[in-house]
Amino acid sequence: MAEITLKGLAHSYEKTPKGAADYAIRQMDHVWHQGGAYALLGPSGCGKSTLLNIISGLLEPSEGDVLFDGQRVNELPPEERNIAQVFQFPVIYDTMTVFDNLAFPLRNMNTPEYRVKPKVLEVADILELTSLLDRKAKNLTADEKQKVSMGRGLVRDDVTAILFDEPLTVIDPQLKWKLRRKLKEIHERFNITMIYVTHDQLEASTFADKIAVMYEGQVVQFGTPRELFERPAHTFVGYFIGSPGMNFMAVEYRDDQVMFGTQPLPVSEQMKHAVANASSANAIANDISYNNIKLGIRPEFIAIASNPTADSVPIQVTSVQDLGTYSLLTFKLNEQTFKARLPEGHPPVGEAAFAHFDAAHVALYIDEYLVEAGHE
Ligand SMILES: Nc1ncnc2c1ncn2[C@@H]1O[C@H](COP(=O)(O)OP(=O)(O)OP(=O)(O)O)[C@@H](O)[C@H]1O
Repeated sequence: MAEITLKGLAHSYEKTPKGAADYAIRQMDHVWHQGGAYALLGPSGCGKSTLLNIISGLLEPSEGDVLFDGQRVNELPPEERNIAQVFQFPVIYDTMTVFDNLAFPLRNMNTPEYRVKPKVLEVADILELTSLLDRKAKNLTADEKQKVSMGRGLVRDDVTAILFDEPLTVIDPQLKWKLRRKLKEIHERFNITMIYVTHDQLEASTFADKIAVMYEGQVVQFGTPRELFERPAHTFVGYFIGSPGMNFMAVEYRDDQVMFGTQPLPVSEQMKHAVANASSANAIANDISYNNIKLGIRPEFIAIASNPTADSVPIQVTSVQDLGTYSLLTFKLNEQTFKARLPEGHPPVGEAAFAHFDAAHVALYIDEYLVEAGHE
């Protein structure tokens, strides 16, 4: 059991990296606390597997340190880190029985047989593999093989953490949900740190208590699924989390108004003040690029009406899609496409309508990062 700390960590696959673009992992500090159920979520190529391989010891970072309970482990090989890693595809011995596959990590450490059997039976029971224990692994289905692969990660009592790298890719969709529940159950029972890599937000939020969202080699936010939804710290999180993601407007402060292109936006006084400040010479001196100011709003917080109000803007509705419990409305404002979620039973709207942005849910982003209006 251990706390895993990444300190000033960076990794480049290039021998002589020339700039940020040559780094698969850009300078980061991060702590995975003992016993946490974590997800590492991000799009393909953002550096998830690289980070996992650095933690397990399959890869040595080009810069920075990996610490287990405060001890530097950079040079420790995987087998001495006591970390179990479950990969996308099952890693098992086809010619061995399921029992022997599960027993392998224990026997490999010279665990006495009287201890091997109860542990294998316990793990087989959790993963519902008991009836298959005498079968040769090669005769199993892909799902069953992956369960054995997971089981091999779980049999050892001495593991510091279990790292899962998209472990349910080969699993039948119907079984996926069940296995995710199983993993959660196992986490609660054994109190092992688990880091689960995925590019699927649903998978991440059903498994993890806290999610690290990765983008271009950096963890841009580490928070609960709720925090990621309610206060995305980076525009990428807003866009990636949610269904569909957050809408963004590139704005500027002009003539005492917050302008989205030619459209003045009715925002709160506080937000107006914040955008004005970010656009000022003062802000430039503080190194804030006044060219990159965005307002973000989730589709859930845009109200659509057929008639104007004092704080609504005229829009052009392009489509309304009925999705059962809600409708997804697509509209154009200042030539840009937006999405709004309409609750069930919402009155029909025509092509020319009006959008109202709920001021409490409009967020300000400068250079892609969230700025709390009033704290800028
Ligand atoms: N062995 C390698 N040699 C050179 N570049 C690599 C190597 N492995 C990964 N990369 C590059 O490093 C970056 C991060 O890759 P990585 O596999 O860690 O991302 P990922 O988020 O796990 O993606 P995926 O979900 O597709 O597996 C990518 O640009 C990738 O092309």
